[in-house]
Amino acid sequence: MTATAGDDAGLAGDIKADDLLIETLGPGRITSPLSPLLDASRGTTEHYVDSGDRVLLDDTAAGIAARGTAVEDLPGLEPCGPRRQIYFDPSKTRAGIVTCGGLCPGLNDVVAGLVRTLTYHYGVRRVVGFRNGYRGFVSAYGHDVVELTPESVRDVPVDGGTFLGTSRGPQDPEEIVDCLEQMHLNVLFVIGGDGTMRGAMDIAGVIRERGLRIAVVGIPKTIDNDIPFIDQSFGFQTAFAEASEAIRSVTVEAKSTPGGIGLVKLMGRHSGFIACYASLVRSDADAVLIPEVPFELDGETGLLEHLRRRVQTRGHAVVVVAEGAGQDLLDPIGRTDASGNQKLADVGPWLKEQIESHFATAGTETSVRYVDPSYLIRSVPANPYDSVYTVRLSHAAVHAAMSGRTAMVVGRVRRRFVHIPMSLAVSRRNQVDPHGDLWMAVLESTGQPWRFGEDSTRQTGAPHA
Ligand SMILES: Nc1ncnc2c1ncn2[C@@H]1O[C@H](COP(=O)(O)OP(=O)(O)O)[C@@H](O)[C@H]1O
Ligand SMILES: O=P(O)(O)OC[C@H]1O[C@](O)(COP(=O)(O)O)[C@@H](O)[C@@H]1O
Ligand SMILES: [Mg+2]
Repeated sequence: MTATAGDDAGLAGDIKADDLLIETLGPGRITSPLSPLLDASRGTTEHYVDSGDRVLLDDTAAGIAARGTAVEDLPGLEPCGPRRQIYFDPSKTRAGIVTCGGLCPGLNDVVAGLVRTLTYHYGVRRVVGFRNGYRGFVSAYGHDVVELTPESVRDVPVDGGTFLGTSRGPQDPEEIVDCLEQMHLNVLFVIGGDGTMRGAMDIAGVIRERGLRIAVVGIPKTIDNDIPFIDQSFGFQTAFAEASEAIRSVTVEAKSTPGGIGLVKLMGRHSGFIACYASLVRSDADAVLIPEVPFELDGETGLLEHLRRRVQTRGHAVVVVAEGAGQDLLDPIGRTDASGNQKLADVGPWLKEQIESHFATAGTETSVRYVDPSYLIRSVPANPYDSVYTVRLSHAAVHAAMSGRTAMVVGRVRRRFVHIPMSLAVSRRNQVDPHGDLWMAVLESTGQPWRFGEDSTRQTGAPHA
């Protein structure tokens, strides 16, 4: 099932108001140290949503009308932000932070933002970082922790990656909670993707079973932008900007070579957002291939003839392929990584070979310039936009945790910062909607058919030159 927000917002008809309820450890019972800053007249504006208000899930008149319910029954997301009354006594609160899964620009900014808010705004005295993902909690890896202070994190955002380290692979949630108990931690911040959030739900489940008072709050991370509901994941903008550089360079190469074809493979296992966005930056691409839209190589409407026509009329062509595209055409690898993610067959070199052999058979000169920027796009520091975004997400996460909310993630939905239950955040994957505006924008930019190999009735108006 695809997502209901982001670029290709569909209607969230299957989601009910109860699905959006946020779990709490208990009512706010302590006056927040931030309360002097919270003006009594603070109410919902275009920049802020009052804690008593809700951000509606449905964002079209038709969506709201289809519910057929009173306004108070419409599904709404709880807004982020500081609460006057909080659950944890800051002077007795100890917090932990962990980063898991693949790298993403902005991880260090999130950690630094969490540490600063906890320390400066709430006066929390102990914040620790767990090293190398969920491994940092387990005895086999020696309970690998590092003390975090505003001073120790001051310069980390200038670097890419995560200074805490990260890992893939399962760790026992019982052992993780044992560690939280032994260290007397009250709050755990988990920064990671869908897998990490599933792990965090397991941790929150053990905490619930044991009747402990430990909040688990997630900050979703993924360069693939595959987390549902939120507008865009942090680091995505930085990553696709970096990816667009690879497209620019193969375009220059292709233009400078007789029969030049530039081919770029970009990350994106199941979601082609990076490929789509990076291709739209300069509109250099003649074809964009994403996991969500199958394609055929052969025939008049196939990819290879499209490229040959472009080379013949324009002198060169550029193809951008997401790593998860065309998997149905390749021999499956049949293996998974340590976290259980399916390993993909390498579409890049395969496509290069297919193009070369098709052009050779057709007697058309070509020279394919293939680039796989791979880790280059996700290991860079966050750009200024993503830095600001990550810092604001980290602030929202601290407010949520200090108020006793748990098993939830923070995110931005149509510019509003909101709380989303973890269970909902992992219930589906954000994907490019082949019938949505983003894919339409790609088609308009490249002039490619709706789907290579599809009969012409499904194609956009323009003949594909
Ligand atoms: N279904 C799951 N249940 C519990 N833990 C999981 C699950 N999937 C992944 N994890 C754990 O979460 C961490 C990160 O997951 P991974 O899939 O590698 O990255 P991401 O969080 O970016 O998707 C790993 O330690 C992994 O073992
Ligand atoms: O880091 P690895 O194991 O090489 O995996 C690469 C994968 O990580 C990603 O960059 C992000 O994946 P996650 O967000 O799920 O960690 C994918 O785009 C890519 O397929
Ligand atoms: Mg993942």
